[in-house]
Amino acid sequence: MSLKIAVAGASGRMGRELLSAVHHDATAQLHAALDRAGNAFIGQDAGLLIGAPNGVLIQDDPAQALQGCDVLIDFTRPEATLQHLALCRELGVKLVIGTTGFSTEQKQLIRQAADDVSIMMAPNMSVGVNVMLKLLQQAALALKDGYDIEIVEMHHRHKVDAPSGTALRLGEVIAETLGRDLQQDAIYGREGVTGERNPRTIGFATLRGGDVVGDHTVVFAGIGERIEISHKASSRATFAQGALRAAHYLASKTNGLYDMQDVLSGA
Ligand SMILES: NC(=O)C1=CN([C@@H]2O[C@H](COP(=O)(O)OP(=O)(O)OC[C@H]3O[C@@H](n4cnc5c(N)ncnc54)[C@H](OP(=O)(O)O)[C@@H]3O)[C@@H](O)[C@H]2O)C=CC1
Ligand SMILES: O=C(O)C1=N[C@H](C(=O)O)C[C@H](O)C1
Repeated sequence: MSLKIAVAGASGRMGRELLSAVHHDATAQLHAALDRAGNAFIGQDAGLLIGAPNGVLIQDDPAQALQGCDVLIDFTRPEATLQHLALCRELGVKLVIGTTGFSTEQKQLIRQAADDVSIMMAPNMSVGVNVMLKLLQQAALALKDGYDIEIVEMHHRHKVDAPSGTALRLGEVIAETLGRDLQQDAIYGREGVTGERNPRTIGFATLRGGDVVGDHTVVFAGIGERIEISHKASSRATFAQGALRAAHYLASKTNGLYDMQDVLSGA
């Protein structure tokens, strides 16, 4: 039986990639396409956005869209995702969250909702970044003394949150591995007379411009050498494929909060 998928933020950059991924998946079907009231595409055939009309109209009523749906895939903004989350919890619809930029309190709400419904949340659904997270654990342990850690990310000019969700996750994984606390040890910008670098810190640098899909580099800088571990996304299709894989993964789960590592390991 094919998985009934709703896509939130259907006309967005990721929304369109998701429509295309679902269209090409013989084991899934587009159940509904959502965007917010006032969006220029409301009432249009969602398939037109990918050149393949399918009769599913883009609508602005999440409660209606989610009736009878198996999984909602949501790449929007935190406030929209949280509205959808409440409805998914009420209606028993599983949820794949790709949205980034949540506050600590908002993440807590997502954790609570996972008591009742299954949720997969990851700031980056590419296979490559999830391999990078594993490599970083190994590198951080080997380079824990004498190497300064800096995380550099670059994204397109339209991105609204900084640092990227991925950069923050890279930092969290390194901090957890080294027994550091990102809340205390992160430095999100430097200007003026900063003093010498504190070796415990994990620095972040954010670049924005053009059409960059998503570049992340972690630098381990020592004396006489440095190691850089990089991932560069050249197409959003990689994120959409990951989200679709996650939607299928959730099909057998009744509740709980999962991440992309769970999906990739099939646990
Ligand atoms: N986890 C991952 O692998 C990835 C995560 N992302 C994240 O996904 C999110 C979306 O990225 P992207 O597609 O580039 O963004 P876009 O701005 O292109 O798309 C966002 C979509 O969500 C809609 N939207 C925005 N605000 C609301 C709201 N309050 N209620 C309902 N709908 C809303 C927008 O509608 P409108 O146009 O009317 O504003 C638009 O359709 C970001 O947080 C980004 O960081 C992106 C790529 C990969
Ligand atoms: O907004 C984007 O485009 C992306 N956002 C995600 C993030 O914040 O990490 C993932 C990806 O890099 C693209």
